[in-house]
Amino acid sequence: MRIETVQTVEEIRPEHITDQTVIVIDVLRASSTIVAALSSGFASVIPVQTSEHAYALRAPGVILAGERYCEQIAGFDYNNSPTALQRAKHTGERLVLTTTNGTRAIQKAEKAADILIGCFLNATACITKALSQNCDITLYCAGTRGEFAIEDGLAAGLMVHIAKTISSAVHTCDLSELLEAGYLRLVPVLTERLLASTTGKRLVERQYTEDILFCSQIDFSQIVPFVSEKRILLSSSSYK
Ligand SMILES: O=C(O)[C@H](CS(=O)(=O)O)OP(=O)(O)O
Repeated sequence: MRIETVQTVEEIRPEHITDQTVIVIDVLRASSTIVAALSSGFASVIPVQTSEHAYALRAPGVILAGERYCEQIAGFDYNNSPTALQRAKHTGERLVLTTTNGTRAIQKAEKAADILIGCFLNATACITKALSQNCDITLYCAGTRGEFAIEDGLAAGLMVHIAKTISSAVHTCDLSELLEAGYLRLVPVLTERLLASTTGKRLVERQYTEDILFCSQIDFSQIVPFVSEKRILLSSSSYK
């Protein structure tokens, strides 16, 4: 089984998607927000590209979350904030989510055999689930505004490392190897690296440090969000 890593939203090619299990990784913050929302009681997350599309979906039982330039969108209920959604108590509502990078990556991967949502919070559960699908795996890093994001690369490196521990049949591209080595080198200072990353600095400047601390927790959850008919639903991995 092959694992390949894609560095940014725009770099995905058809061969990364066709017959592949794609894990969309956007640590800061879309993937972490989706894990937090499904943990806190939302029945599903609906990723959309524009705030207009989100407004049009407003209805009873629908909550809107998202950001532009890291800030909450006017008229929305929440920012793209995992800690705000983690604290929120919801039972069965649908969350409509629009973000700069993460929700675009989910749309671009829509023709994959399977799409899973991964980050540090659910790394082991997510890669375990991906390996069980028996397809080659693409670790699709969303990055930030067209650039590689170190936090996504480190989460990809962690997943590569776990995959190799689980299966000796895993082989990877050179970038995946590099990211695994980077993860193993930087894991003792993971939170500091996230705070010092390009997106991390933007979020700290805007008083969202709490989100970064939350997103740097490894294996906080066993939830594995997956995409089905343009919605993101919840499944649990049984790796324990
Ligand atoms: O606000 C976020 O979490 C980021 C904004 S940025 O463009 O990366 O600065 O969006 P996301 O789509 O979650 O990466």
